[in-house]
Amino acid sequence: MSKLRVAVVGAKGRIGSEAVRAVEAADDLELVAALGRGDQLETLVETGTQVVVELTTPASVMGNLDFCVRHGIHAVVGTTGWTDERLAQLGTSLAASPETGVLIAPNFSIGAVLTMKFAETAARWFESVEIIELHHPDKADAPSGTAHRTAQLVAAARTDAGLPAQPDATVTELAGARGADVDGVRVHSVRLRGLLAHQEVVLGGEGETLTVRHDSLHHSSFMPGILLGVRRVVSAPGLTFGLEHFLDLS
Ligand SMILES: NC(=O)C1=CN([C@@H]2O[C@H](COP(=O)(O)OP(=O)(O)OC[C@H]3O[C@@H](n4cnc5c(N)ncnc54)[C@H](O)[C@@H]3O)[C@@H](O)[C@H]2O)C=CC1
Ligand SMILES: O=C(O)C1=N[C@H](C(=O)O)C[C@H](O)C1
Repeated sequence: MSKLRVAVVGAKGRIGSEAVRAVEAADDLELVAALGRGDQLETLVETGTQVVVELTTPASVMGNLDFCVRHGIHAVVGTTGWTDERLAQLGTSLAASPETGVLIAPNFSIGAVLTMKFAETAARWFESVEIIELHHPDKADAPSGTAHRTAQLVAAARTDAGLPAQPDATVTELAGARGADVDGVRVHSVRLRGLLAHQEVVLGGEGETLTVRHDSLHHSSFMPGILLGVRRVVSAPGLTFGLEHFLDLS
């Protein structure tokens, strides 16, 4: 069977360089291009790339995806910074190329995806919930894409369950002390040398708390999810948001 032709865009970055090694090591995949900032996207067409792994920056991702979709190249995207407007824009380009698949995963680590799922499941049973994400200090965005998505899922579960707004008697606040507000869920971002990517979802009810925590200790934690995404996206036309859709979670 012929190997799937894969390119990594953002190949010199922290996760991109790990993805290059992971694709090279996979028997069923062939790394046909590894592009960094300033490299020509036309290389993707010239090398017959079937799937791009996009791991760059929020400023670059839209242009890269526009090129991929216009050329019918599937994409597996880890880059953060997704807003409703950006998703709508991508949806428009995908509508003009209905065979093309794009997977956007806020987090490729299986443990992190499960953290989101567990938090979403628990949310309806607790009066309070806050999210603490902790990352290396070279990370450009806050809150993390994972924390942002987790907060959205938890908030939606609370709404579905008919829960009221969370209790919070804060009257005076030093700006930022209560974190960012994502759909009514507070998200706190820690940036600390020595860390990589970590998240705690702390839920509180009368007389009890539940903490769901995940730790990515090395960029290798994201590789099984990226490879799974590459293999699955070729038969998943349109936009898939979240790796959980490829994990057969109930
Ligand atoms: N979904 C997930 O599981 C994960 C997502 N990420 C996200 O991936 C992104 C990259 O993270 P890091 O590797 O830590 O950042 P990084 O700064 O180490 O790497 C980004 C790389 O992209 C390159 N780049 C920027 N624009 C480019 C362009 N137009 N074409 C080609 N290359 C370009 C930069 O030169 C740099 O080498 C971030 O948004 C981060 O949040 C990171 C880890 C896991
Ligand atoms: O920048 C990172 O490192 C990571 N980014 C993603 C995010 O913003 O959620 C995924 C993971 O947390 C690592």
